[in-house]
Amino acid sequence: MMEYVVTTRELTRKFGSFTAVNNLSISIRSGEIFGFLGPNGSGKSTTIRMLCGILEPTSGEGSVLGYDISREPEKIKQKIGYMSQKFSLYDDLTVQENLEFYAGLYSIPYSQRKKRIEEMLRMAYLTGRENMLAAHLSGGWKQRLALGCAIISRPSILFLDEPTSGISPTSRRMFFKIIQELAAGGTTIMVTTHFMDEAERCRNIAFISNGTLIANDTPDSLKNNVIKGCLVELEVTGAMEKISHIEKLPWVKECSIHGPLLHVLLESEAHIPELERHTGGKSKKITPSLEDVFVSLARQNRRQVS
Ligand SMILES: Nc1ncnc2c1ncn2[C@@H]1O[C@H](COP(=O)(O)OP(=O)(O)OP(=O)(O)O)[C@@H](O)[C@H]1O
Repeated sequence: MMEYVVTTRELTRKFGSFTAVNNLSISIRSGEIFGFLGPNGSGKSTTIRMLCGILEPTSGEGSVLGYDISREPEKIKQKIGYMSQKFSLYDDLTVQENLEFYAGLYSIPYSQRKKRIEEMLRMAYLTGRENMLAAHLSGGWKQRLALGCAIISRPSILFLDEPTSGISPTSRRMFFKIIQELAAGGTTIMVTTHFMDEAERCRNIAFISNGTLIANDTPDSLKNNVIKGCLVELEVTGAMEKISHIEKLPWVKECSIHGPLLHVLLESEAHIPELERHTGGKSKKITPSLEDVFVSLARQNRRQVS
């Protein structure tokens, strides 16, 4: 088995003088769920489009399933599954007809189509809905049908660009469960998401900001190694208004709001009593969540850029 199914080296894409993806080097192992995270406009879709052979890189290299993304994009397109934010289903076709259309598009032999479509219906929890028009499906169902269409050719690698944006939490969980089942069956998955619960379920995560890779590790390593200092949860009245005051304290590195509480990054645990004295709040030391990690990474990057 090939160890890495995706590798990029200093992959770069410019639009005019604007650099959307900047010297990106990543590797994705066979069978892993690789989470690709970053703020809006940070270059995730542009990267995925280059990996799928849809967009030519300006410079740098990349390979997918052993094919070169610049020289062999057509081979890549035949071998992968890709579902973008704007997936195309035919609203005036039924669930079954949409799947038949994609089975034809991928030239799946007639003898296999019936079985393959049934498999996709089962995977997407759409059995029994075959005759519904796609237009009448709810958001979550549409997304699952789009996934079925994207993987009807059973690709060994699947690129998902924000597949769960705009659907209900229940549908999101259901969709991600399907992703996990596909990965357990050996499919490699690169997925962009803004949801931390989904990021937690990835084997590896790359975080980009302004087109530049700023972290790439397992969720656990990111939680344990990125944040330097002592993170505390602070319960205080008027939390929002107190942020700017707290940020100015010399031993505070960062402060952000999390629901009704503040997360304050202190230089060390020794400053906890001082924090409580200054704010009149109650605090307790916590282990950073992935959200803390990404808030911190995005801030560090903003500081470096400005
Ligand atoms: N065809 C294009 N021409 C010019 N600029 C582009 C083009 N495609 C993308 N960009 C710019 O490149 C940057 C990165 O866009 P991209 O869509 O890759 O970001 P993203 O991380 O996927 O964002 P989001 O999370 O909002 O989908 C953005 O500033 C975008 O405006």
